[in-house]
Amino acid sequence: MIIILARKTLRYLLPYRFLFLVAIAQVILLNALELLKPWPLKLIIDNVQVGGQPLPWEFLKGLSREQLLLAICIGLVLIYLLWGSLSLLHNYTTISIGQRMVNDLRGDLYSHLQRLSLAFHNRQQVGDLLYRIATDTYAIQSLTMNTAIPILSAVVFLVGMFVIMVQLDPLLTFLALSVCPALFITLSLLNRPINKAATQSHQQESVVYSLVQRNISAMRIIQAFTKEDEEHNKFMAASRESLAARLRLYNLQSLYSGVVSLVSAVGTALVVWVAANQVLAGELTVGELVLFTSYLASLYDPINSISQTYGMTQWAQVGVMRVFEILDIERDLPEGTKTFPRVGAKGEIVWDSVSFDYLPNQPTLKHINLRVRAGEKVAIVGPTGAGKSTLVSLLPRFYDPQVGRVTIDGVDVREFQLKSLRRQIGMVLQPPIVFPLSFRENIAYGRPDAALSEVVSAARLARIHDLIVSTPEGYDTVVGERGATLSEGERQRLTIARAILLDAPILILDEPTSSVDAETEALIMEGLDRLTVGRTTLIIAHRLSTVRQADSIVVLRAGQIVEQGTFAELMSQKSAFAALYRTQFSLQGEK
Ligand SMILES: Nc1ncnc2c1ncn2[C@@H]1O[C@H](COP(=O)(O)OP(=O)(O)OP(=O)(O)O)[C@@H](O)[C@H]1O
Repeated sequence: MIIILARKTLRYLLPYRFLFLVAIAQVILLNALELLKPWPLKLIIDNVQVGGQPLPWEFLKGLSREQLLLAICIGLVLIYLLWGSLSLLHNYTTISIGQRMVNDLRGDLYSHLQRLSLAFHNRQQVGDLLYRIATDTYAIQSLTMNTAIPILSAVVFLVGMFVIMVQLDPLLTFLALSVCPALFITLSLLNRPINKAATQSHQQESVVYSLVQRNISAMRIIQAFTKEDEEHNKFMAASRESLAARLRLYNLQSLYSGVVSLVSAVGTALVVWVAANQVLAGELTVGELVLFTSYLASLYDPINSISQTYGMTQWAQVGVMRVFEILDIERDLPEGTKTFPRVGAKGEIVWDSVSFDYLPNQPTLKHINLRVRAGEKVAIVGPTGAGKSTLVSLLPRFYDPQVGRVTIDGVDVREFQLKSLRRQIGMVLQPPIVFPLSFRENIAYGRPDAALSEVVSAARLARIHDLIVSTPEGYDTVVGERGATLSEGERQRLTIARAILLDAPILILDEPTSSVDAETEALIMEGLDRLTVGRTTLIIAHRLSTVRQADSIVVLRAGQIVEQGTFAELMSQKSAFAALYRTQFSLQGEK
């Protein structure tokens, strides 16, 4: 598991391998300077003070005591100066590698999410996905730059120090290192609970995200039902859970650091005691004792930092796992290779023995056989939940049927490239989705290269042009800003303009059922009528006039086609449609 995760993470590091090598070189240099830091003090104590040993280096031999002291102090400043500048550079290098990795991972995740089917998105909580993109992706930076590099640095430092210490006094070195087994036992004991706490912390945080996302998008309902206090309580409960999970993680990390500090203190006391005795016995110089104790303080630092980064590693590991979990989901809509000719599809559509279910053993569509000729206008009617939206969703492959096939011009839609397939289908769906972009960008969403004149003529046909030019910046006004807040009917007309501009040979229309006023509805219907001329059109029909005008009417009930025919044919018999007509459409008819 860890190995697979490491391999996947390394794939994101690969493009920055040269920069990473530079970072490693910086780590080695930084630690060499770190190891040099206590030496000036040792030299002053052992060699500069009265009665001290002469320095072993030739070029320093001619210097007076004062000059030597000055030289050592300059050396000290230089070591710190170099160390400081290199540290800055090193931070910059690691942060820039980490951020680029986050950027790449985010890009991949976002692009992958956009290609996963609606079946996947229906199952997912939006807030959870947001959390994975916005927060979990940072884990790859934590995992590589904020944990791997410090651990590498600690290891380099420990090895360097070991080499120097062992030459000065092997016994003391082994005493100092004797704490390591105790530390590793602590590490392995706390491994599992820290990992569990890290996972829970991520999960609870994403629950909070999901709750916020759901409630903000349902604010109108919450306010209408005055549920603010109740929703606030739910939010606080989720937030408290998240806080508790985070605190559990911090507690475990603190416990771990505490144990490390205790073990370190015992080790230090042991070493100082033995070393002081050696100085008294004349076996060790005072300068060496100083060097040893300052190394000793630094020896526990890297071990401490390994332990502290350990908690973070667990947290980051879970984050990265959550990102790869999504990236590993196979695209459930494998693409075909065929494309439509440049002039577009002819538009003959067939549902050939199609059955479909959203959930296993709960069929939504059963044995659908339906043929729609090119250029035909078909109204799909039926009680709510009959499967009307599902039936048309199979055409642009929002879902694929489990049984049977849907064809356009005789070819299974699964054989086409998705882009080419969806370019053939204009859709005006409910509710109308409008982006916070300019009017022009909204209308040209499917054809961003369209000329302004084309956008304007689509807007005129959809009867939205007058409204657009009355806004402060006309077609450049951003929808939702400065007086460009749109009503439901206006949004609908904007989406009709979008479909007109796309100029696709097949149309899927979900008629508005929301209570737009009669005048707006007439305008919308006029826009739709213009749109449907000469195109194969599937209309989920709610209006009597649409049903009447359709070339053919398909009556769907409980996922099955129960009747099909023209309005006159269906009305002439004692049909299900006649019953539906009486309940659903009669009121409109009487108007
Ligand atoms: N994403 C989904 N996951 C599970 N079940 C779903 C999903 N979407 C729809 N359904 C179920 O499938 C059935 C058919 O739904 P569909 O939206 O196709 O009906 P409809 O005829 O268009 O209804 P309406 O007229 O109310 O829009 C319903 O029982 C619905 O609950």
